[in-house]
This record gives sequence, C-alpha cells and structure tokens, in this order.
Amino acid sequence: MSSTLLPVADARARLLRGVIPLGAETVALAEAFGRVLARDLPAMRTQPPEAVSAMDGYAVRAGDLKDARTELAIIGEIPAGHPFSGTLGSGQAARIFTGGVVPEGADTVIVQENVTVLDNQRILVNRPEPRGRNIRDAGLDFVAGQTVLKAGTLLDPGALCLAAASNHPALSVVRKPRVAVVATGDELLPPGSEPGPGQIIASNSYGIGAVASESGAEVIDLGIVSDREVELGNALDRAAECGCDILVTLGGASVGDHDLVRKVFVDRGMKLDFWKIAMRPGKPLMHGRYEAMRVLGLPGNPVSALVCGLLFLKPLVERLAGRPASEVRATALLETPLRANDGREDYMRGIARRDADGNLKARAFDVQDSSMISAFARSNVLLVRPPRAPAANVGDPVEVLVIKPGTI
Ligand SMILES: Nc1nc2c(c(=O)[nH]1)N[C@H]1C(S)=C(S)[C@@H](COP(=O)(O)OP(=O)(O)OC[C@H]3O[C@@H](n4cnc5c(N)ncnc54)[C@H](O)[C@@H]3O)O[C@H]1N2
Ligand code: MOO
Repeated sequence: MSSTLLPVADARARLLRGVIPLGAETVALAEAFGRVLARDLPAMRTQPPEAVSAMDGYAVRAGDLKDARTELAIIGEIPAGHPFSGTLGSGQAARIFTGGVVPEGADTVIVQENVTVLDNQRILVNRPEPRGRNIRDAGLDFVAGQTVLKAGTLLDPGALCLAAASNHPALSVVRKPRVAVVATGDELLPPGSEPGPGQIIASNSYGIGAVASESGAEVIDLGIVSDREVELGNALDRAAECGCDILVTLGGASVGDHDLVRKVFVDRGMKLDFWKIAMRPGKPLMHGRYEAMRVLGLPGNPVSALVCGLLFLKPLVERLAGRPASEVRATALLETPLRANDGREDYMRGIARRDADGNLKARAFDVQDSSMISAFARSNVLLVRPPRAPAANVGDPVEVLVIKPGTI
C-alpha cells in the first residue's frame, strides 16, 4: 500500500516549487525585529560623520611629540556633540572625550592615562604616540550611499542597530505570511473547558500556531469547527476572506466517514495537489490551492500535526517570509537499536545528547504513538528513518532532525 504514497522529499519539493517571498510593506524600526528586508538598504549618512576621538584624552599634533615628554598648552574642551571651532596650532592640545570631533590641526589623541596635568592650562605628554592614534576616521563604519544591508537580510539586533545608525526610521520588509489555523472535530473543546463524555481539549492549534509564528507568520486562529460540511466550508470562506496566504486545517484528513476536509474543499473548488504521503506520523497530509490561498491539511493526531508542521508548514512560511530555511539536521550514533522500517519515512521522537567525548548520541522513545504529546514535548530530536531502512544497532549512525537546537 505504501508504494502508492508520495515520498516525503517529493511532497516537500512540490509544496515549495516556485514559492517566492511575498511583497513588501513598510514598518517602523521598532516593529522590524525578526522581519526580512525587502530591498537593499543604503546608508543615509556617513558614520562617523567626521574624524572623532576613540578615547577620553587630548587631541594633539603628532609632530609636536618628538621628545620623550612634551609640554603642551590646552586651548579648549571637546565633548561629544560639541565640536571645537578653532584650529590647533603647534605646541597646543585640546581636551577631548570619546566621540568628540577631532579639531582642525590635530591628528592624534593621547589617552589621558598617558598625560600628567600640570595645571588647568598645561599638560605633560608622557610618551610620544604615532600619528592617527585613537582617531576614528570619517566613514570608518559606513559612508552615505553605501549598501549597508542587502535585501533578504533577517533583521536581527545587529542589523537593526545598523539600519537605525544609517538614519532609517522605517524599513521596507517582506510582508508576513498570514496563516489561518482551524481545528476540526466534534470532540474538541478549547483549553479551560469541562469536557463531557468523549470530548477532549483541542491542543494542536497552539503548537501549530507557534510553529507558524516562529517561522515568521502572522497567525489567525479560526477556532474549532465541527465535522459538518457547512462549517468546514465556512472556515474555507473565512480564511479566503481574511486574505490568508495559508489555511491550515487540523484533523479530518484521513479516510473515516467524518474526515471531510478534502471532500468539502475539493467540492468548493480547491485544486488538490497531493494527499497522503509516505511518512509516519503524518500519512494523511494534504496540500491544495484555493484561489490565492494554499491549503495545508494536517492530520488530527497531535504528534502527526506537529511533525507535519515542522516538515511542511515551517519551510513554506519561511520561504514566503523571505527567511532562510532554518531546519537543522545532524548525524548521531544510536544508543538503542531500531527495528527495520517499512515503506513510510519515519520521524521518531527521541533524545539526543553529547557524550563526554563530544559525540552526538540519540535514542528513540520505546512508544511512538502519534497521539502522545508528552513524548513529543520531551524530545529534542526526531530520528529520521528512511523507507525500508534495515534494522540498526547501537553505535550505527542515524540522521536526526533537531527540534530544540539549543539543547545539543
Ligand atoms: N482506516 C484508517 N484509519 C486511519 C488511517 C488510515 O490510513 N486508515 N490513518 C490514521 C492516521 S496515520 C492518522 S494520522 C489519523 C489522522 O486522521 P485525521 O486527520 O482524520 O484526524 P482525526 O480523526 O480528526 O483525529 C485524530 C485524533 O486526533 C485528535 N485530534 C484531532 N484534532 C485535534 C486537535 N486539534 N487537538 C488535539 N487532538 C486532536 C482526535 O480526537 C483523534 O483522536 O487517522 C488514522 N486513521
Ligand atoms: O500518520 Mo498517522 O500520523 O501515523 O498517526
């Protein structure tokens, strides 16, 4: 049966084929953290705008400092933001502070630790310094018109600082993908409810919403709808009306009499791209297009939804958001044996750790039921078992998809 299922790599390639970053919008600098620059950013000014002192000390002429110790006359004081209007002549010094503009005539700054103050008009420079010491030339950091950040840059703390210093109060960034999430199922209630017989708490929206927003999306929670055609159809309309780029459905993806998502959506005009992939967990994954919107149907089992979210929703959102793919994989050595795999690529919940020698070791949990949220929450990796992988022994290499990068 599994030979008819679409391989995971093919499904991912189909999903991402031709996907390019969304259009641009302008946001204030204070809102731009984590966004992606839509255009090259030119500096609107030169930094520093003039030669400035890198230290607290005295601006001098290096040519005056021939002797081991030189006495100089102080002609003024230059704090940052208060340039000196005069010119420094031979035998003269100006008190200067870090960031102060180096006055005309001066070419060197002596740190105050190397100076003896004789009185408030004279100093003794205790040792000569090479010309240019402790001066930041104009344009050391960047010059006006220079491209300081390239289109596609993720606006991290350093990039934001640079954009601000270049005098941009707002930035043109890639629009955030809008991702609507709808949970389907008669048995579902929101957290904080008092479930009746057969009812459970809908958890998947929270995990999937987090995957989407972590990947750069704006998430719109469309709540819970029952397994009724009219409600599912309404959810599709609501997502399309709110201009969503992606609608994620949770549950109702399989073959049961109440698994209606695909049927209802196809009846309403969704173009089905694929349904059912050779993956465990996550076999009933569905992808389609409805008008301008992509539809990703994730299975209802919480672990299936989360694994599909990481493998499909995350790279799709990242691509639309203009972000680099953040998926991290590594090779680990097995700490426990694994059985031979069947025809579905298996993503086993497990734990990886570094041993005393720095080798990455991984083990899968004994029970791999796709309903077990607790096991997923404890995992820091998924052990990836290709279709038909033979049994593996302790010490054999295994590919791991790292889901908590900070932990190994
Ligand atoms: N005869 C077959 N039965 C099933 C097959 C199959 O091939 N033949 N596939 C199984 C696999 S694999 C999966 S995965 C599940 C997924 O099915 P659905 O996507 O239709 O999911 P549901 O039936 O709606 O729910 C499954 C399970 O998860 C719970 N659930 C659903 N939504 C949520 C939510 N938002 N938060 C928490 N838990 C949720 C739901 O109550 C069910 O227990 O189908 C197998 N069956
Ligand atoms: O594919 Mo289902 O996701 O095995 O549980």
